[in-house]
Amino acid sequence: MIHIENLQKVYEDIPGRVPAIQQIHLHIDRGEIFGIIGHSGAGKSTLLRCVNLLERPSSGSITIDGEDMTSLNAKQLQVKRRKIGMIFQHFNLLSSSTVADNIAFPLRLAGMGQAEIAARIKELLELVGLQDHADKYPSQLSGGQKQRVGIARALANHPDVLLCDEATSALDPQTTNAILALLLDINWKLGITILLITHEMQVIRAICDRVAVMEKGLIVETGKVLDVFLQPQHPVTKDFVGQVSDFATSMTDDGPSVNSGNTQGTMIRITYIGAKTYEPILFETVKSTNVTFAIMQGTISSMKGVPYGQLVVQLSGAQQEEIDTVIAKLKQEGMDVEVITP
Ligand SMILES: Nc1ncnc2c1ncn2[C@@H]1O[C@H](COP(=O)(O)OP(=O)(O)OP(=O)(O)O)[C@@H](O)[C@H]1O
Repeated sequence: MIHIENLQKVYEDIPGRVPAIQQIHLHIDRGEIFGIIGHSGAGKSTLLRCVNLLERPSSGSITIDGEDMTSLNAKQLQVKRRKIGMIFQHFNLLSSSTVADNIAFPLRLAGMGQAEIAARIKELLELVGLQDHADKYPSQLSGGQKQRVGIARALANHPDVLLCDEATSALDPQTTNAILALLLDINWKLGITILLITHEMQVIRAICDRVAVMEKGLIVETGKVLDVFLQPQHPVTKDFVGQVSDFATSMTDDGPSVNSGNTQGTMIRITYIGAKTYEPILFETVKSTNVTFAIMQGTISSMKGVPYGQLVVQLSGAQQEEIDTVIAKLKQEGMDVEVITP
């Protein structure tokens, strides 16, 4: 749905000026929820705004649904943007217009008739759960309700792509979860492709299929969310993964914060993904050996319906060779095993 090739943006054409984004390549599938995470100044907003040409890139190309964005003239771009909805951190609603009028705005611009507009507003209000608020003004709404209006407005012209610019950063955690659930629901119901930027790993974990991590205008890591969470490679990614509580102690460079009170044996971390999470592979592997195990730390959870888990286990009770054999067998069974302390 979205192809970005060698994208670069330099804000001012001053020699020596560091580009806000550089050498960005991204391919986002139709129907995917793709997240971009990075610290302040990493270039996330610049990248997002280049996608619908709110910011014109200095070089490189952006193709959306087969159409090269940079080659469109002003009129063509206006039409194309109807198929690319956008929501914002601070909602950007018209304060002197009602909820219904805010949603009607893009429909009027698209030349839709009054009766059709009224029917579409009704549909959209139902979709975002604001049926009883059509005649209210933004000042009479909570933050979460304002973002629901923003979402309804962004979806008005049946877009193929929804761009989300820190859409939940101004909301409390409970409201954030409700808005993320709504975005997930919209993605499922409408098959819409969602590209979001955030500085919160919780947002990525809650709804994204894949993630790209940005630092100093570059994408430093990209992959499926589960893979990136379980095996972060870049230090910035490790920092972000550490934000999420049940990974915080086990995933950072410092290793697990487990205190066995017993330094003998070998400490390993086993990562499970999918059906293997529920299989007694560890027990089956050690039962015919002299090796015993103690579970020092464990998590089982699921991300978008895929179960995953991590166990930090101390293997002991046998010669090192036998422990090494157990580790090798676990790997043969397809387990991802990392030796933490030999
Ligand atoms: N309009 C602009 N003119 C000049 N420089 C800009 C402009 N907008 C952004 N920049 C610069 O480009 C770089 C990337 O900024 P950008 O806003 O894209 O990052 P970000 O990751 O979205 O940060 P934040 O999370 O704080 O919004 C920064 O160095 C910023 O100062």
